[in-house]
Amino acid sequence: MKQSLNKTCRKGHINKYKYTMRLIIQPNYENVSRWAANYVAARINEFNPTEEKPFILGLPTGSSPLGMYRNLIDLNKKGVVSFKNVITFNMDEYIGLPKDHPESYHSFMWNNFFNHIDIKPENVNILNGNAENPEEECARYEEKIKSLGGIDLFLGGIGPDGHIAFNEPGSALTSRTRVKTLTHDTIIANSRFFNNDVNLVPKTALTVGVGTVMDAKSVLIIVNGHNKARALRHGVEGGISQMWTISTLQMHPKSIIVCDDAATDELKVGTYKYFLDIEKNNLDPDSLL
Ligand SMILES: N[C@@H]1[C@@H](O)[C@H](O)[C@@H](COP(=O)(O)O)O[C@@H]1O
Repeated sequence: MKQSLNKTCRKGHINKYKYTMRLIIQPNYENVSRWAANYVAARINEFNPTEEKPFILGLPTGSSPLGMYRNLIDLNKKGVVSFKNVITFNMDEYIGLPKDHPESYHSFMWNNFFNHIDIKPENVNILNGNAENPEEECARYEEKIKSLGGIDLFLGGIGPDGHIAFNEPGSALTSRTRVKTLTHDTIIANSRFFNNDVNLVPKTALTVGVGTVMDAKSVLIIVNGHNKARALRHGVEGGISQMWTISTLQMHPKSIIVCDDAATDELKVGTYKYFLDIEKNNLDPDSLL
């Protein structure tokens, strides 16, 4: 274990990307997932967290990060990375869904990730969608993140309309953790997890704000599949806009989007070639570890 940690820390190349929004184009979802997992493991190991100085990790749900979680579980089992001194904060949670409902984000996180790694349950933070006072719950969450010194790395996915967490189009780019009404598009998109019945999808959620994500020291967003191509174009080539909340990443001092080839379908050929060229020495996901 010690040896692989040292090997990871040896890589000093991560810092040279400050004040650059990187776009990492990978051939397929499998490579995207491996790249993301290796990056997360490398960042945790580089930080060398202890009980007194834990690594603070922001986490998403959704189908996009599932492959990354599988790879991280594998790296954890192989002893390449440990989550013992990692504290997590999830991005969002539906309002009104019982915590143990199979589609609650609590269930998602425990079933797909936390139950399979060495994280301490008391280090897991997920918004309580059944809080008596949702606004107080949101304020408590923001306060807790702040008291720990902020999020070191926020991971995320995006919706087809370019939303990060549940920051739907029109969310203020300075928004903080709050109650959010979901758009009809998001309700339809997420109905695939609720027997394709839009009536079963909660209409509101608690979500960290765009500002909360932007405050993180670094951000990594996974974008895969052709249905995210329009959002990726707006995020990378468009101007910064509340209508595509992903575009705020352009203002972040240290952000990365890792995408598969299918998600680049709407990028200009020049944009596509530019990012492939600038990242050509770093394309192998295993080079991170
Ligand atoms: N709140 C979540 C987002 O955090 C996620 O990015 C999005 C996309 O999900 P998927 O990865 O399944 O496409 O779904 C939900 O709206």
